[in-house]
Amino acid sequence: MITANKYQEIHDTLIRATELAKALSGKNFPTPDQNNTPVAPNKATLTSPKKTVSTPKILEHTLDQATQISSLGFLMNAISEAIFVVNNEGIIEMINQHAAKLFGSPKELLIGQKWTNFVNSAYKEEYLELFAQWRETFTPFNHGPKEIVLQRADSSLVDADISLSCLPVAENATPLIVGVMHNLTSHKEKFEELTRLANTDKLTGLANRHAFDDALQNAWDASVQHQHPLSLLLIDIDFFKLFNDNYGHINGDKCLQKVAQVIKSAMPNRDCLAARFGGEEFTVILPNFSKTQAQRVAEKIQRQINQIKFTDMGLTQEVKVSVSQGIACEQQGQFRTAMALICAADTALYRAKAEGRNRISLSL
Ligand SMILES: Nc1nc2c(ncn2[C@@H]2O[C@H](COP(=O)(O)OP(=O)(O)OP(=O)(O)O)[C@@H](O)[C@H]2O)c(=O)[nH]1
Repeated sequence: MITANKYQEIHDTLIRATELAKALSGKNFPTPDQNNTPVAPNKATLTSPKKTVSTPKILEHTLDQATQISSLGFLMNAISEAIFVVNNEGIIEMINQHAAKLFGSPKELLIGQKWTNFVNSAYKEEYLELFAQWRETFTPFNHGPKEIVLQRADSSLVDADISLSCLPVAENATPLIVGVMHNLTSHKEKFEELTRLANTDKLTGLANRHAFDDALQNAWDASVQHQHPLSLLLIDIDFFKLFNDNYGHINGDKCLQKVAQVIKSAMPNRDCLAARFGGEEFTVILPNFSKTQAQRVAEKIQRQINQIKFTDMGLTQEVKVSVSQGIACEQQGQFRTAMALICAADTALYRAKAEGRNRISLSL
């Protein structure tokens, strides 16, 4: 059943549509009496025969447009998408509740405002240009969907996507553009969380191998481009199989977490990345670090790992762990690829193992 409120809404939409059509055609056009209380259509009005009074052409156009606009207004209010309609100046002519909510202002206050007032400055220029071009040519266009940032009435920012499409209108009538928006806030949050999970090692919370591969390639490219040094550490826990065998796999996991925490807290700056390379092996990317500087970082890691205690896990004071480390540094074009740098650090690591473990070895 259509409620009185719904009739009021339809009535308001019709009045707005008529005013709009009048403004667009520049002709006088009778507006429905705004003081009339809207009433439900009765059977007689629904079935009454059509009047055959002929209508002047210009008024026909205006009537066509009024009908189109009133249908559009009706649709806009019924659809659960954020929709608004603007004229060629980008002035909001019609807007539904969902779009008003996204702009952060009541519908009534938004009518007559420029929609670009609610676009963050980083995106505004593009839309101002789009409308300026359109005013020159009036060639119909479809723009988007495109991700933008809206700046709401209270200045807060909202991630959204927006599509703009020209509405087909009668000849000689002022064209209109309809905008459809979606709030992307929750999608963005989920996407960011998924990206974080995809790049993180679940057990240790360090970057995983996938994130490491990407970061190393980026660091490699930057190093080659700017001719800066790039150092890489490979860190492997000594006799970890024995640790698992003696204290159990769960305690082995906790040991990996403790070692990871030490490596992470030893990172000298935000450009450096600590990652789990796989199993009981870790790696550290040190952009702009010479071999000597990288060695200092490795020594700090070595010392702190030797000091790790496992008494909180119910193990004795005597339980200790150590790591062997291999360092490779790209300084003057001695390595051809990032992979070659990893291989050199790996060779150095095996030398550290072979020479007795709990030590650091530098690539030649
Ligand atoms: N608890 C636990 N153990 C792991 C995990 N990943 C790998 N390991 C264990 O790490 C051990 C690695 O053993 P090895 O490769 O023989 O090396 P190691 O015993 O550390 O000896 P060296 O490296 O030669 O000093 C294996 O027993 C794996 O099961 C993990 O996620 N959790």
